[in-house]
Formats: sequence, structure tokens, C-alpha cells
Amino acid sequence: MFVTVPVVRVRSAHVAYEGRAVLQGVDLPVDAGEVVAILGANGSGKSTLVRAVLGLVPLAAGSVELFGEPLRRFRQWQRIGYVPQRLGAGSGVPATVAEVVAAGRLARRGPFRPPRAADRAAVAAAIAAVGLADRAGDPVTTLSGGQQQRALIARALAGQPDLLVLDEPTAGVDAASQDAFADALRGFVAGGGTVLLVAHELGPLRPVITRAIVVHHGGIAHDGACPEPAGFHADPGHDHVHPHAAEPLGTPLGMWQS
Ligand SMILES: Nc1ncnc2c1ncn2[C@@H]1O[C@H](COP(=O)(O)OP(=O)(O)OP(=O)(O)O)[C@@H](O)[C@H]1O
Repeated sequence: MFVTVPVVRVRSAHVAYEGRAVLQGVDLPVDAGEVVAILGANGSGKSTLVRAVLGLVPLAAGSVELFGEPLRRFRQWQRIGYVPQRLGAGSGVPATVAEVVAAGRLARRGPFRPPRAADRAAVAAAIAAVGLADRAGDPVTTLSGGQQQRALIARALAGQPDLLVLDEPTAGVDAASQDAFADALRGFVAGGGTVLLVAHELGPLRPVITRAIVVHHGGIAHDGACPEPAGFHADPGHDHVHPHAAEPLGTPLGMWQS
């Protein structure tokens, strides 16, 4: 019998920083093809959860499996594309968009092999997917913050991962970049990809999200449909949400938002 293995399986995860508990017994399975948004107030532990999934912060207790492998044995990192929360401080090297995106291909082709046609095609496709084809030759430093974020997403896509993990990919990003990102995600998922992303506001991403997780008080307060903000509260820039009739589980959405 064919049994599908979850792409991510977090079991009873506990994480503490300097003795202060941030996650306390979190369970999270993510199946292939899901687009899971992790929501919650500032400091609730959203980034900590995705960092724990990737082994970037240690678990005090519990376990993580990726593609059915315990994290400590997992070696297929080329199957995962990760976009951290912020572009690090500039290295001083004015790399072009194409160079930054091509770096995302290294895990696939190995650092000492020249790029093949398939590598060049994957890089071009990733740049096009985020709507930056006309900026491919420009230094990333000349791009807006939102466009730089799109370049990082293209870098993750260029590796043709099975799982994309994105930490607040649309925070502070202009509307055009949010739309471009939503389109890129749609294409990625249509090609069989799975997505785990941290978000503060869903905006244009909302229709792409198949499942929302809300982290609150070290645990998962909601796991299901996207909480529906009413009317104009869904607008980007409106950073709080009021309780209303459609909220899930009877929990005031305001509790989850800062
Ligand atoms: N490396 C660290 N050392 C100590 N404390 C940390 C560290 N990283 C995060 N924390 C603390 O852990 C808590 C959860 O942080 P985390 O970044 O996971 O929250 P978040 O939900 O992603 O927040 P935000 O929405 O502001 O990005 C916060 O109180 C934060 O200050």
C-alpha cells in the first residue's frame, strides 16, 4: 500500500531561550501540497517554530522529521528552500539579481561544476516567476526592499525545492511585490511544491493559503481555515483584527495579533 509521508512532522516540540520557554509541546504535520501560514502576535514564536523545523534552533524536547527522516539524519537539504526574515546587511559586493538567484542553484549542481542549460533555465524561470526578468542584470542594491525580497524568493525557487519555508516574505513589501509573490507561490504549488510560511498579514496570499496555524502562548491556538478579517481590516497596513462572527473556535482574533 502506498502511504504518503508528511513533508514536515513536528511532535511535542519544546524550545526555550536561556531557560525561557517559547514553544511548549507543539505538534505540526504538514502534508505534500499544503500551503500553511503560521500566524500569531509579535514574539509568539512563529520564527522559532520554522527555525526549529529546519534545525536552526535546538529542541529542548520533542522531535522533527523532514520527508520522513529524523532531523539529525536528514541530508537532502536541496529539497528545501528557505527564505529568512530579512536580507542580511549588504556584503559590499554588488551582486546582480541573476547572480543572487544563481546562488540558490549551488546545492543542486555543486559548487565546482559550471552551470548547465538546466541550471540557467531554472534561474531564468525563478526570476521570471517573481516578475524580475527586466531587472536580472541589475545590482540587487538598486532594487526596492520588496524587489530584494522577491530576489531572495527566486533564489529559493531556483533550487527547485520540494518544500519552501519563508519567514514573513511579504512584511514591508509593496503591493506589486506581494502580488508577484502570490503568483510565484501559485506556480510553485501547481508544480507539486509544499509551503510553510510565517505571515503577519495575508493580503494577496490569502487565496493561496490552504491552512492557517496560529501560535499563541507557546502552543497552537488554531489549526484550520484562514481567520477572516472583516472588510477593510484585510488591507495591508492595518495591523490588527477585531473579533467578528466568522472567527474560528470562538477565539477572538485580537488575541493573536499584536
Ligand atoms: N536567539 C534568541 N535568543 C533569545 N530569545 C530569543 C531568540 N530568538 C527569539 N527570542 C525570543 O523568543 C520569543 C519568540 O520569538 P520569535 O522570533 O520566534 O517570535 P515571532 O512570533 O516570530 O515574532 P515576530 O512576529 O516579531 O517576528 C520572543 O520573545 C523573542 O524575543
